[in-house]
Amino acid sequence: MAVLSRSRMRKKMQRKEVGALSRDFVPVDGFVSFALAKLFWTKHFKMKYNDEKIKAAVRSSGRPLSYREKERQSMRLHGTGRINERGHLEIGGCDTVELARRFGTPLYVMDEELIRKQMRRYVNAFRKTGLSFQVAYASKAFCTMAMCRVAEEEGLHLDVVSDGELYTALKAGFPPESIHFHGNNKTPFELEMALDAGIGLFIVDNFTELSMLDRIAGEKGVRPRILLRVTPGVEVSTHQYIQTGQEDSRFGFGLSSGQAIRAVKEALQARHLILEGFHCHIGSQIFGTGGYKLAVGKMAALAKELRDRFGYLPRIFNAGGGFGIRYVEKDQPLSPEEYVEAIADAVRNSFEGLPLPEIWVEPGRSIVGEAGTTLYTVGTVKEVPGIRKYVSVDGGMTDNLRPALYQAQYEAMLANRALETPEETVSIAGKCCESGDMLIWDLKLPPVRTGDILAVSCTGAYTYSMANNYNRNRRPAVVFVRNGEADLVVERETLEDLTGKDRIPDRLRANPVSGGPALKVR
Ligand SMILES: Cc1ncc(COP(=O)(O)O)c(C=O)c1O
Ligand SMILES: N[C@@H](CCCC[NH3+])C(=O)O
Repeated sequence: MAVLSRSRMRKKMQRKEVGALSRDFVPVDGFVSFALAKLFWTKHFKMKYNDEKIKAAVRSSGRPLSYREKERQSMRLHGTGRINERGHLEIGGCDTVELARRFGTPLYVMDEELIRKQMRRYVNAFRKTGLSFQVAYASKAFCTMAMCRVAEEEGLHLDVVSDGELYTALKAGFPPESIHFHGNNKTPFELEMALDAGIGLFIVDNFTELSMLDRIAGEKGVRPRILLRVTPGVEVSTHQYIQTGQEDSRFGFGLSSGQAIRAVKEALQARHLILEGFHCHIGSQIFGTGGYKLAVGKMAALAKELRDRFGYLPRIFNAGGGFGIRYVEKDQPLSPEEYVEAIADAVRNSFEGLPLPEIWVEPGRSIVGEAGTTLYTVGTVKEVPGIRKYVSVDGGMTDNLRPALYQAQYEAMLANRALETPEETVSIAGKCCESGDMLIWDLKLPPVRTGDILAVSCTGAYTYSMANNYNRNRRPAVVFVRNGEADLVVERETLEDLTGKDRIPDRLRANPVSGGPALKVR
């Protein structure tokens, strides 16, 4: 529950920061609002989120830190992150300055222990509910073969959304029967590939796909299991680009328009499909449980209507993902346990009178987000006198598109001088020819010098997976760190990789064709 004064709440709603139904906001007046907010801050926020992370900061064996310093560092240290005796950031027992030297920068460093811990938290939280469940990792957040191996080892299912993700999973040896295929525009090629592989389940998004899948499955003589993706008409408070549950959404069958009911009818009539139930995903980076509860309620109402009209009972209800994480101090997500408990309670209450369906979830960000740290080398440091100091790093929107796309905010520290006092405010710029390629505005750091290693925290989700080659920059390497060992799981692209798929038509060939200077390719 959050507390807002009436005037702030009104302003937020006008700015559309607060979807009316998305979070448990309680409007109160003046002084009461201040007092309650303070109480809430101290009891809930500080205790819940800082304690564990402050402990990590305290574990640092450098000089003793003040409470403020510990708190500040707690925002940048996650999982096994600590500051070692050399005053360097260490993750998974590996000195990040050494990692930068060994693998080059930019470099994505993934804390494998934290990834596994997050996966287990979801599974254990569901076990406690006593309900039947399934946790799938939404691989769009971060998809590599090593990551698929970790998900399988932890007993999770995998959600894929393209032939590329499916191929990665299959090549990594992920069991096809534990793969769920998502997407609003699956191509015939993708459907065939998935059917040939024998994947476990399709989440069907629209009527075109429903009939196409039925037809292709018939041609192949198979009968895949499906869920129907339903758009519940729930608008959550998150960036507009990552809301998906509102009525005007390009994902799923609309509930209020009657499309969802029609889709169930068609799916039940389809000769080559097995309808297992419904799915809904209301958005991403969601901090409250109000939206989930509302969506569950609507799904249960749909289930009751279908029972009454067609005698149909869903066996599975997939509540999607979207559970938020704490990128910066102002973010106040709940824990995986709290999200799971809220969804399980809502299902128990709303499905009363119906057989309880299996509950599935598919978190992505909350499994890998905090486990990732991106290391950069500081290049130019430029002062616009009296206005701002720009610190440029050797990556940017090519390895992390989120600030440019969603105005996403991040915390960062100097990995090589982690215990020095931040005393100047700088802005971190990427290296692309775009004014919008700014990773962080107004960040407090110790005086920054060329050659410093900047560590941006919480970059495990939607960074590597959204990386691109703009300005013909190379995509960075990814390492998994654990127990003092660093394993390269994705190599850095080479210059040769950048031109590897280029072809020069004969009429454009340079003269002489095989001449020219010797080029460095690394
Ligand atoms: C259908 C679906 N499921 C799961 C996810 C994972 O979301 P998140 O990474 O926010 O948990 C997404 C992405 O938002 C999605 O579109
Ligand atoms: N790419 C988004 C999340 C996409 C969610 C996919 N449905 C992000 O970085 O926040």
